[in-house]
Amino acid sequence: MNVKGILTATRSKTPLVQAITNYVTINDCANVLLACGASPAMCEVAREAYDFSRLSAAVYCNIGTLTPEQRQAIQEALRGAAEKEIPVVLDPVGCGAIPSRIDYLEELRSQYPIQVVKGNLGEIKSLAGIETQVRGVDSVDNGEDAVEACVSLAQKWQCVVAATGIQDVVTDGTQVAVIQNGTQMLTKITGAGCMAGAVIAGFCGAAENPFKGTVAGLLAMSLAGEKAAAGEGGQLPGTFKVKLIDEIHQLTEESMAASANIRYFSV
Ligand SMILES: Nc1ncnc2c1ncn2[C@@H]1O[C@H](COP(=O)(O)OP(=O)(O)O)[C@@H](O)[C@H]1O
Ligand SMILES: Cc1ncsc1CCOP(=O)(O)O
Ligand SMILES: [Mg+2]
Repeated sequence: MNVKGILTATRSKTPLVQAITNYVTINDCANVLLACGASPAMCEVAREAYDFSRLSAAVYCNIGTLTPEQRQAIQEALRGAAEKEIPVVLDPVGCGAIPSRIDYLEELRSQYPIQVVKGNLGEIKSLAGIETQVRGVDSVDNGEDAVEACVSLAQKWQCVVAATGIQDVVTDGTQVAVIQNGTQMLTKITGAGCMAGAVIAGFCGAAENPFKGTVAGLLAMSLAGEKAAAGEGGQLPGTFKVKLIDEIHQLTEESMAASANIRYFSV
């Protein structure tokens, strides 16, 4: 399998992505969606969310700063997404630290289809009911059994599951991709995971299936991170973040194919 064509498809289709996301990194998510060729709209007012999702090509829900209004908006957006059969990407930020978020997410998925769950490994293991270590919204998991955790959750939730970290694991419960790109600089800024989720939603809005869209989205973030870190000032977090968005904008099919380090296998 390869992910060739997804970046081009995103840039030619310009998928509209409705994002309901945390107020820490909302602007970064909008910019990174533009940089990858999608069209962001941070539509999170409950009474607008249903209508807006029906216009969109994908919906990104991130629960980092989940307000009562956002809860309602997510409900409405997922109702619209289900009717239109568009992909929903869920970022379960902080669910390892706040167990009530797991109950919330379980309830959500029992009501509406979710195509992709993308979190850091601590969040994914927490959702899968596996022992892990987190510090607030960060994972301090040692990385062991990442594939098993993702496969278990993907089979239980019947969706694509992605866990990020030093390497990223993506699975639909049958096929697995392990992406070995990236840079530690991505852990020195807040929002690398949120931005990765947003790019995944953009790519899923244009890709033929959510597995490919998710692999391509995480690869794009990791490769852009590598390039940003290697440039002048790229070891400084402020400069790195600006360069990261620039590098997403400058990605090409060729540069992605040339630098991708992905291992695929079946479970
Ligand atoms: N130690 C690392 N080395 C290389 N890339 C990393 C590392 N940690 C995280 N990443 C990358 O940073 C991005 C965000 O992942 P992560 O830090 O796990 O998420 P979050 O910000 O949600 O905690 C992903 O693209 C991931 O591949
Ligand atoms: C710091 C913080 N607090 C609530 S949401 C958020 C941002 C989390 O971003 P990421 O999951 O990309 O690290
Ligand atoms: Mg995160």
